[in-house]
Amino acid sequence: MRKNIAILCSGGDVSGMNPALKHFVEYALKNSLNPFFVYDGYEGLIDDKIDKASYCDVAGIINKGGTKIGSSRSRRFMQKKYRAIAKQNLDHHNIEMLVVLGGDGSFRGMDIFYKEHGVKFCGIPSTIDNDIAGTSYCLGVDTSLNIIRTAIDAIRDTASSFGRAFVIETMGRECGYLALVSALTSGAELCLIPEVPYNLEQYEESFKNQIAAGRKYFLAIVSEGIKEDVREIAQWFEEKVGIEARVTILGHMQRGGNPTVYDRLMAYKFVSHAIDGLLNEQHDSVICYNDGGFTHKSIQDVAFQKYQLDSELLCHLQDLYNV
Ligand SMILES: Nc1ncnc2c1ncn2[C@@H]1O[C@H](COP(=O)(O)OP(=O)(O)OP(=O)(O)O)[C@@H](O)[C@H]1O
Ligand SMILES: O=P(O)(O)OC[C@H]1O[C@](O)(CO)[C@@H](O)[C@@H]1O
Repeated sequence: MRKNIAILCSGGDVSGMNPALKHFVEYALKNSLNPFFVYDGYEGLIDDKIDKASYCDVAGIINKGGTKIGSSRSRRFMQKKYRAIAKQNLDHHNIEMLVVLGGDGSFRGMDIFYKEHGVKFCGIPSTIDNDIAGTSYCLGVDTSLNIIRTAIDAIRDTASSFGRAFVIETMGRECGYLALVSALTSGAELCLIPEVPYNLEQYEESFKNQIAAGRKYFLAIVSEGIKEDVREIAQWFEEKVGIEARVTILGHMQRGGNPTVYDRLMAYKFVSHAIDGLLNEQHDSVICYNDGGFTHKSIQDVAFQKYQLDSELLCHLQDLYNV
């Protein structure tokens, strides 16, 4: 008898989830499995929003951001009694394997669910924050970085025309990855991230000298996880550096948009490895990507460790100020 397998999205949505859904349906059918969708993440597991999926459901979605089946953060799934209801719903559909697109919080939730009820699952790291230990890349990061790049390029146009400093805030929670990579690839003059302590005073003289030497504008990329408010950084530019300043908080635009080629391809590969793993005795794992290869890692190694920013990237941050 064909086995049933389901997929769901949990936590912040990312561009790349729809390509993953498309490949999930195709690859499941190719492996003689019946594909199911769980709508609205763990909320949908509890409310039995579970349906069979077919080729028709995934036609024309590969180029769409977000997720066709919805995502959520679920307070109820944190409670044992609701996880028991989720298990009953899966049993009702005869589903014994789950692919979960989400962040480390989602994987911790699934780990508990596996230990309580034995539902096999494979996590696919999916968060624009790129803050999951054990993998150098999370689905959706590339699209997000490209959206940020487009925004910063546009802000540069007005910054240079008007002779202003712009303080641009990126998402990322406690992780500075989005801000750091964006600063390096957009030619920003300042980058502030939670991982690296800073003292604005140390840039004052250099920035003033640069203005005296003809610099007309500054771009500062700041991660949302730093302690200071972005408006205070703008105020510092005005009061201490002596240049008019504006703030742009990029917000949720960083989570949407047409998935890049890289995210589409990675969605494809992640899903294939996830399903292969589930069919080959990987029952409680996350599929991770490092140095060009994929490996299944334990939840302990992924969701209970702190993500460390790549040391080479951090060296480049130092280079930003040593020119
Ligand atoms: N310890 C836990 N026990 C049970 N469920 C959990 C636990 N931690 C997280 N979850 C479930 O996982 C959901 C998603 O977690 P969270 O909001 O931390 O997002 P995430 O998966 O880390 O993604 P993102 O990086 O986008 O925030 C939670 O809303 C909750 O339903
Ligand atoms: O969409 P919400 O629930 O406001 O969450 C925003 C958070 O989610 C993320 O977009 C993804 O984890 C973070 O970068 C951001 O801090």
